[in-house]
Amino acid sequence: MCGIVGLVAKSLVNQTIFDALTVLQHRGQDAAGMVTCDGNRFFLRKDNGLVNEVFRTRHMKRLLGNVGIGHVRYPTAGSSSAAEAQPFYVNSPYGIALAHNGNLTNAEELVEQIFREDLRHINTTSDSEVLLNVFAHELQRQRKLKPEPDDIFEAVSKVHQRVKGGYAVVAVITGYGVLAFRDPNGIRPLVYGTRSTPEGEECMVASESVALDISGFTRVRDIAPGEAIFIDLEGNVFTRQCAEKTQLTPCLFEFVYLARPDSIIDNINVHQARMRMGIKLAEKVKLMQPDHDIDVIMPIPDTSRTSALEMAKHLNVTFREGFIKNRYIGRTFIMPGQTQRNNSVRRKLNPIELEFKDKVVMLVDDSIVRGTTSKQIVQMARDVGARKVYFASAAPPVRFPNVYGIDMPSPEEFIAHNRSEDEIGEAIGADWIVFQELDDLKESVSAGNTDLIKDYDSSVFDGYYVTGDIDAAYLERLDQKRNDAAKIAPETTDHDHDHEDEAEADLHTEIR
Ligand SMILES: O=P(O)(O)OC[C@H]1O[C@H](OP(=O)(O)OP(=O)(O)O)[C@H](O)[C@@H]1O
Ligand SMILES: NC(=O)CC[C@H](N)C(=O)O
Ligand SMILES: [Mg+2]
Repeated sequence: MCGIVGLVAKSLVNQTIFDALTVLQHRGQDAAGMVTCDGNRFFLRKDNGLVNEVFRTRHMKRLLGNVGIGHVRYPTAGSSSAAEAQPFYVNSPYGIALAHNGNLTNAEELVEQIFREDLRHINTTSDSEVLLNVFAHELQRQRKLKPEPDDIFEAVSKVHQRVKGGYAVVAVITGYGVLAFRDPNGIRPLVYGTRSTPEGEECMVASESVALDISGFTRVRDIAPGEAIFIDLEGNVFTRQCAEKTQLTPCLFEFVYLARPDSIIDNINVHQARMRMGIKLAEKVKLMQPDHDIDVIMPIPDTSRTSALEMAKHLNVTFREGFIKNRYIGRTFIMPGQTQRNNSVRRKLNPIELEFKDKVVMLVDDSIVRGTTSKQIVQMARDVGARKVYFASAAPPVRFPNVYGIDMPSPEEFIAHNRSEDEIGEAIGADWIVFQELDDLKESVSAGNTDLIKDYDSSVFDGYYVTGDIDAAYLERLDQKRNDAAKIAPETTDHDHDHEDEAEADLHTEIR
């Protein structure tokens, strides 16, 4: 779940793309990148780090042009090397830079195909470089000196035929404009909006509507599954459905955890969906424990705040913030290694003793995945004197790997693996645990868009993969390739090293 943005404006785009990336930072903390285009030339800056670490004034000054795309990365394929930060670039045809949120499930086959049939070279282990080369090859096959929007859309149709998985994509084509498209299942989000300026209309495409809000863009609509949007250099907007068969099955986990609450995804207000999750949880508690003895309900900041508050209201129990979050530490779940995740929880959350002493406390989190957060939090609550600690999760237990852009490759790493719900409660040290039912979770989200959404990519909860190409052998290979032990090497070099050297050794041109 990286964050992407594309912009066609009437003046320099660098600052607006930077601003958009700062509000998409929660979707990827490992690397950031931007490509701008002044009509003839691309300017690229990408590196490991947070947005404000990657783009210094000297880089911003050189990111020229009124057209560009940006990316924040949370790796789900390949390595964490700076060379695999996005956007990626190919010089032919025209010059194309591309950034991608999601994960391709047939990347390995495509690499082989690209080499043998398309006669193209892939220089990294990134699936996004694969996606770019498939698109570039298909656009080249149109053999147009000047491509029309229909030629570009035709290439996107071919991409949909060759590529499998979850993908929301932005690309800039030198001299022509910005293209964005979404996979035929609409697994990853993509929205667009416009802004009026005295010089004319500007258009932005982004992972989440919050990116539009903060720069004064008005949200127009979500990009439909399989649909592509092309904005030319004058700001003219063209859209076309490019996939033969589509169904909207967005990732349910976006609504649980990934997205910001102030975003609207597929016409659903994420904040409201989380409020409904809290109400459903309260109803379940009422059913299971009609005479409960909960003194206080507490969220585990940040993401569970919305549902915990609503849950407390519906149970008529006091809501209190008992954990104070260090605002300078990022999201722990999307950190690249278990050691780092473990160490971050205690540094990130500190309890206020007064709120726990001799109380029966119900802690609420949006989800329990590896149990990193919940285990430590329950212990912290006990250490500061809670009499009993209950735990509620606004999502069902996460039991199955994700293959569409969330780095959860290994079932053994989930605390729910081979455990019943009660056993999960025991494993995190809680006196009682309650999980949301999957149907209740789906209803909480769907209530925001009853016409459009018939189902979700809920694979992490039920093991059903909407693209139909995932079998046990695939999951086994993924586990071997990307489990925490397999990732140890990139993890140690990732944040602590001087990555200037590494980036220079890799082949990617950028502004330094
Ligand atoms: O069971 P786990 O493996 O710990 O994963 C689940 C936890 O991780 C996330 O928090 P995170 O700190 O990433 O972000 P937040 O501040 O948005 O809640 C999520 O909100 C849960 O608290
Ligand atoms: N989280 C994502 O969307 C990842 C995008 C891409 N698969 C990468 O690893 O860079
Ligand atoms: Mg959390």
